[in-house]
Amino acid sequence: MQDIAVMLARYLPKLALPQVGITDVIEIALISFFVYQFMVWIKFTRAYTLLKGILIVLGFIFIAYVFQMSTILWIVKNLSTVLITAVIIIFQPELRKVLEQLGQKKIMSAIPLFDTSKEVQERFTDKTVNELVKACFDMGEVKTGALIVIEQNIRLTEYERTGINVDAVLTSQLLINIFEHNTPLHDGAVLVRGNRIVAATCYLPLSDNMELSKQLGTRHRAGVGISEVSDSLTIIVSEETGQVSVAKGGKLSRGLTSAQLREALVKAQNKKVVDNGKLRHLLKGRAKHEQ
Ligand SMILES: Nc1ncnc2c1ncn2[C@@H]1O[C@H](COP(=O)(O)OP(=O)(O)OP(=O)(O)O)[C@@H](O)[C@H]1O
Repeated sequence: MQDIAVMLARYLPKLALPQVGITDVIEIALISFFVYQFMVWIKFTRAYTLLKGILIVLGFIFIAYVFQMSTILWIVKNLSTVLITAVIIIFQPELRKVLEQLGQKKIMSAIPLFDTSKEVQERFTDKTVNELVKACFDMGEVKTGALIVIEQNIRLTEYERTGINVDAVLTSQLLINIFEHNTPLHDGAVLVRGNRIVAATCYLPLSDNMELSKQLGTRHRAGVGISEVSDSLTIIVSEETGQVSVAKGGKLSRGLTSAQLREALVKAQNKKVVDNGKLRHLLKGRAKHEQ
């Protein structure tokens, strides 16, 4: 018993935890946040399968290390730079997507420099909302497929370029006409900016979200795809079922009623502008004062 007490007295001070400061806590929280986000993100992408492959290779390297297989270790050592570059190239689309999503997160808008919320005005009128709702449900009734991307803060110029310029005031008749079967503009997506249809036949990036129902085809995948890489709101009318769905922030809401679609559009319309750019307001006030 006494021996144990002596041993504890000798070793306990050595086991004492190092001093943990506030910076260490913040550091741990940040690392946990990024690791968690990384794991959630990777689980729903194609990268998950690739990651499993990489883990198997790492397992083999570990075994080679344990048994000191010098030739394998030499090859790994000499190829490591090439392997890292290869991984970056393989994951390039996913890395790009994750950085774009990070840029859209509210964390960035918490920093006054990146806060653009104050400058946003009503994006489109009530008339445009009515025309969109009418067109989508009219098309749904007769099972005409449609894909309509409504631009918000992030400019979709690179996707606009893939289509044919329209630049016309948005009306339900025009939308129905564009998506009419066997017409030159019916394929691909229509891009809406404000109250205007800017382009038709646009090609959108396809989502590689494995969670999406296998019944859904490329129209829905393209709708979700553009909502993953931008803050746009996309309306999808199914040619098969006539159902109206909405994709936003990588999530698909299926089988919407006209009231639900209107609600989503009113949200995107951004009528009530909340001025949270307090710092900018303060600075402006001071500048006026100083004049
Ligand atoms: N990458 C893309 N960008 C824009 N539009 C696309 C893209 N891929 C497919 N489409 C559109 O989707 C149509 C094909 O839809 P498909 O039948 O595969 O989709 P779906 O999701 O099953 O929808 P539906 O329920 O309407 O059949 C194409 O004719 C084209 O208009």
